[in-house]
Amino acid sequence: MGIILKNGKLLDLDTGLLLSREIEIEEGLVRKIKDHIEIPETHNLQVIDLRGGVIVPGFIDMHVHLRDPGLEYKETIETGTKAAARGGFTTVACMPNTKPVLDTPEQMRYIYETAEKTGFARVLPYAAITRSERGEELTDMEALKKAGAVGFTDDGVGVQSGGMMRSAMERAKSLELPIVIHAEDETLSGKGCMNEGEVSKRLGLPGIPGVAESVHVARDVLLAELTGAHLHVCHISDASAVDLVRWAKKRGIHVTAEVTPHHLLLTDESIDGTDANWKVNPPLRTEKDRLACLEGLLDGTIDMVATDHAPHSEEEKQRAFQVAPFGFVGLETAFPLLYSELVLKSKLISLPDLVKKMATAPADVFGLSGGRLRSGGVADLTVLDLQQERTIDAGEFLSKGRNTPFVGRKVKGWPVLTVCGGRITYQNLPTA
Ligand SMILES: NC(=O)N[C@@H](CC(=O)O)C(=O)O
Ligand SMILES: [Zn+2]
Ligand SMILES: [Zn+2]
Repeated sequence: MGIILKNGKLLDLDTGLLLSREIEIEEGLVRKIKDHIEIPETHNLQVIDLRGGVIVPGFIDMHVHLRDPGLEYKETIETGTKAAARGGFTTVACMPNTKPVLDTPEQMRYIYETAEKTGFARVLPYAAITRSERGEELTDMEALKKAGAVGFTDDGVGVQSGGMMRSAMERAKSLELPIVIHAEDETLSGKGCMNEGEVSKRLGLPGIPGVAESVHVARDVLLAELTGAHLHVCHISDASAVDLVRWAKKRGIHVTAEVTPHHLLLTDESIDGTDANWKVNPPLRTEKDRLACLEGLLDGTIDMVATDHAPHSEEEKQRAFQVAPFGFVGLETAFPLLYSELVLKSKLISLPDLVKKMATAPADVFGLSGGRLRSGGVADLTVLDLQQERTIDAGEFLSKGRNTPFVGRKVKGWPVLTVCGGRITYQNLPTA
């Protein structure tokens, strides 16, 4: 059955104008975008009244942990993609640090098949760079590409050996897939549990210095220059790392980067060392780092926003700060948080630019469908209620994870309808 969306405002990403447009969706594609679509007397169409909701391309998150297989108590492909749909996302790229690590074509097929059966979003799996993410032996990258890998990453840990990274980039280059890095030199991060600095000293907690991240970014942009590979930097959080990416781009090195909502909005100043819902890797850093990330996002050094949605169980997050696992959930709060804080409050970014950072840029950087709305294109879209203001309540999450430091924040701009490939994957339109 086709869908017709009425009474919506289509956001023009070039001009920022909100256009009164009706959209017809059929067989997974946008068929028509017109001022008015005539509905025949006898029809087999679902007509949805958007009540002034703002229509944007479905968001694309290139960094989520779906925890499936092996860690289903934290999340499954079903619950993680339901959370994605609730957050307005139509595509998510999932990380291979599952149990076991995704390092074979069979496991790749498991993700695609399970997502096909139970998913509420398009799921693009990353494959590991090294077997079991142990940093010792490369995976069969060619076979993994054939099985549908969207890129290679050992996210969760850094690839410690520069020689190993060089070999990985050489192969990735020949396969024309990106190397996606979790930049962390373990000899520098050690047993740290938060950013190293004044706050960690005051709290007496072991720190992770920013340089643990930036030395890997420095090494890997140079290796990308040497090999010609596409390097994508995950969850950038350190000011020097942002400078290095800016330098590398200027030099013509093929490097792209993402930043999370939490690194754009929070700092270590808010950590009291008791609540592990504030523990994440890379850690929340200083105001200087946060401002550098914002500046990088605004000047194009940082290409896109990604949530690094990293669900953990409540029991795990109730452990002491030093021993609890790192990670925040992010899918269900990313847009309202960034819209409220950066578009409405600080007015640093416009609504169309935020949508580009969350949809168009990831599609362009990774060569994906979606990211913009046009007739004939895939029907991946999100409708936002920019007036709706609600307090973030982890109890409402569709994710199994409740671990976010943003609970209790009052934010505006909630997704009310998500359509993925012509199928309604989330709907919470206000009733008449
Ligand atoms: N970001 C995190 O704090 N945790 C991630 C791992 C990662 O993204 O590095 C996880 O898998 O839990
Ligand atoms: Zn990581
Ligand atoms: Zn991650």
